[in-house]
Amino acid sequence: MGLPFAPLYSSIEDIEKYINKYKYTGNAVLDNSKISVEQFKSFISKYCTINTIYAINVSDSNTAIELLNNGVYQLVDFDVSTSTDIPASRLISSSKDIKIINPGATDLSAELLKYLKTDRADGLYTTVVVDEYERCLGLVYSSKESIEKAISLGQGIYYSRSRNEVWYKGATSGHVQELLRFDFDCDGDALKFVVKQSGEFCHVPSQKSCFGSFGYGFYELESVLKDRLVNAAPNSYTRRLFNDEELLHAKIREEAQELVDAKDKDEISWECADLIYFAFVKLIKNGVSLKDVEKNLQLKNLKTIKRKGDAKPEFLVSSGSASASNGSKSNTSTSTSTVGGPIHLNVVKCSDKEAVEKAFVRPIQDTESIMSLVKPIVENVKTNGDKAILEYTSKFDKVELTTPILEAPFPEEYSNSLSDEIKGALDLSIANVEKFHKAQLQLEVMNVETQPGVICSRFPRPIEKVGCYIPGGTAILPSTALMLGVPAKVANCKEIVFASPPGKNGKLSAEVVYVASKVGCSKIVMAGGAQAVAAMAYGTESVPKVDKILGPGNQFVTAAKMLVNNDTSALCSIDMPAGPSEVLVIADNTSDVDFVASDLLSQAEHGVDSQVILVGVNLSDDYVTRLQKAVDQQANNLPRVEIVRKCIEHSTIVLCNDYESAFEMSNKYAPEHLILQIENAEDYVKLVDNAGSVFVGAYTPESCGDYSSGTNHTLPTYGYARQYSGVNTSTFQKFITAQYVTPKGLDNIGKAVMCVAKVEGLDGHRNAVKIRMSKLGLLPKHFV
Ligand SMILES: NC(=O)c1ccc[n+]([C@@H]2O[C@H](COP(=O)([O-])OP(=O)(O)OC[C@H]3O[C@@H](n4cnc5c(N)ncnc54)[C@H](O)[C@@H]3O)[C@@H](O)[C@H]2O)c1
Ligand SMILES: N[C@H](CO)Cc1c[nH]c[nH+]1
Ligand SMILES: [Zn+2]
Repeated sequence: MGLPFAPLYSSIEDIEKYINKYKYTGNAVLDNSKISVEQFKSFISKYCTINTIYAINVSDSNTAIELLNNGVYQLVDFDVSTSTDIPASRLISSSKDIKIINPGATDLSAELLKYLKTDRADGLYTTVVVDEYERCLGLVYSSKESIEKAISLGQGIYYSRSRNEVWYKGATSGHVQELLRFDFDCDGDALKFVVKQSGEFCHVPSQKSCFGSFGYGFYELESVLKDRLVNAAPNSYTRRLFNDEELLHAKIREEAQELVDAKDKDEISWECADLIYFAFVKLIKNGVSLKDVEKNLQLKNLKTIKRKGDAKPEFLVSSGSASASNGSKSNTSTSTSTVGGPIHLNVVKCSDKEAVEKAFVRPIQDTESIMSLVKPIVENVKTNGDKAILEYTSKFDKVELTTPILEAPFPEEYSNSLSDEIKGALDLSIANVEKFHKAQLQLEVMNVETQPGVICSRFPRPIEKVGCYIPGGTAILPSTALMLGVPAKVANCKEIVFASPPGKNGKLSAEVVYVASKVGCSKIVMAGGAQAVAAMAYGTESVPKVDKILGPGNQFVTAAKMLVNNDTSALCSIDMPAGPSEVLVIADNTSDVDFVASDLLSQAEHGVDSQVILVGVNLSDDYVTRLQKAVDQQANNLPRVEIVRKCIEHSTIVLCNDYESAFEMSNKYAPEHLILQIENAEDYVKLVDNAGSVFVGAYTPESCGDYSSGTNHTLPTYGYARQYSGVNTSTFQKFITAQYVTPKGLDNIGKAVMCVAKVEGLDGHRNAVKIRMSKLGLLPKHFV
């Protein structure tokens, strides 16, 4: 029911003077003619245990509404004729609803006892004791004297019937109580004490309440998490959540989405519990208590004008989206986001040369600024080895490791964590990539007799030590592990080293480790970015120095590869500058818009710096409209929609009038991937001059080449397809030439050698031939 009386504070001074005693009433009347709205607000936030706040002398309806919207429970004696917006439940009168007392002139315990009744023969008052969360601790009795003492000392003080005396709770056990508030029951014959209990209330050991344990609820979770914040073991999951804000936020988003997707009662309660757990971790980490949250709920509940409640646009499910139709769990809460309008490609005509030129610019970051970031990283790793790697892993990947290397044989836990399904899928991909790359393996020695007695030969040798970089920043790419590892194995490289950034749990991807053991990799550098490249280029205490570094990666990886490639002291070559993924699709009106859209999006999802281009041949307006719609709909169903959205911002449809100009466009762009979704696609392959890899026909999505068909997916980007091939078996080989010249052979070419050497002014060269030819008697006597 609440107390039938409330203390009036007529000024800030009044508050300061009387609040300490009168706070136990849990209520207060504040005089708005002396206390401003702002002062009301700070009172409300400062005195959290005062639940019921009244305002008196409120003169106008705007102030009234502001007060009610900011935590005032009711207005006393407010002139309702000034406003129709205030519900009747928020108005009371001092003549009939509540007695307003003057704290300076009233004795609180006497006032309380005026209203309190008892039906007990011994004259005691039945008293329920609850904790600050309103959980019942037990039943006790109070006397007039104990009530007076409780109020004057601000403690839980009762009357002991067995000892027949005032009972100072905790006087012997030490389990004292801080008095927070008291209250009446509905007919004023029972008292409630709200206390903060130290230790246990009950005399039974380890029993917090006389009614047993509280069960595991929100408050228990809160206290467990508070304890974990201080005491959790360094490797516990909760500690990880406290330390890794990114992980915590990802989990909150994930659980929120799972709650949205949950259907039946069990599922909903399960997902809601998960969400609450992670939300609580966020509270405790930031020193916010459940009480603070309750206070907030109360304030919101007290608002007379509620928010309209519409969701922010980015959280609305787009029309046509079927996110839940396949029951699959998306991994971000924004998977169905429509923020920023529809996801559409820009459209330009191929005759508009300037527009095409602009559309074909790759979204590359300025090389110089990247280089200036990467150079010190490379230098540091070169000088400080493992220590520097570990520091960068901590800085960029937010993982503390003790060693940057995982050595073969790799721990079985990795392989054991994989399902047979994924192992089977990787095995099939490995087998196909192996088959295709074995077919490319050149083992024969080539011999050519260029002149009689001059035999030139060429023979292959594997590059001894190779370092394969497997990206792992935005996505785990075991497919890249096999695209590099398998040809290295096929080429018989003596040592294969992998490098890949560890996940937030400090572990590598189990799939990457699985591929590593399949291809005979000796060590995996658990690091990413420029530091991993530098470690493999120069070697460290634990990372072997390699002869060639291969593999794609982000701009830091690519820049570091270029840097070490140019440093002769590193003696390390690279495959190519393979950067952000890109695709160019050539389509005509016979192509299926859904197929085309899916191919564009499959590369757009790689990264915000990826680029996708559609070159259309005679596309009708209707086709372009349907295509744009398909792109938007499919994109909004992808978990990585926000990456896709950014990529599509710099992606374009180029409209051409014939196949020849379409291929001209494509050759000019020199895409990493070229997909031909045109009628009789095979007939057009002959028009391709520049491309990393070509995907021919409607049923050849690029994904097949990315994973399982057998071709390699490490391909030149940025237009380097003009001069580079994608990774292939010979990327892991070198070719040594040899020659064998007989006296007859020397006779056939010696004079030409001497002649050219003379032109070059290199007499030493000339002499090496001359000396031999003269001993063989192949030169005239006075030859000079
Ligand atoms: N062309 C191809 O054949 C091909 C194949 C697969 C992937 N890719 C491309 O590879 C790229 C992979 O990039 P990713 O970022 O996901 O993974 P990544 O492994 O290449 O890079 C992640 C690393 O970057 C480093 N890093 C992050 N922020 C940094 C900063 N501010 N300063 C210095 N270093 C920093 C960190 O060490 C981190 O480990 C994508 O662009 C993808 O399109 C290309
Ligand atoms: N398309 C990427 C090469 O540009 C390779 C890849 C890996 N996983 C998926 N795709
Ligand atoms: Zn891909």
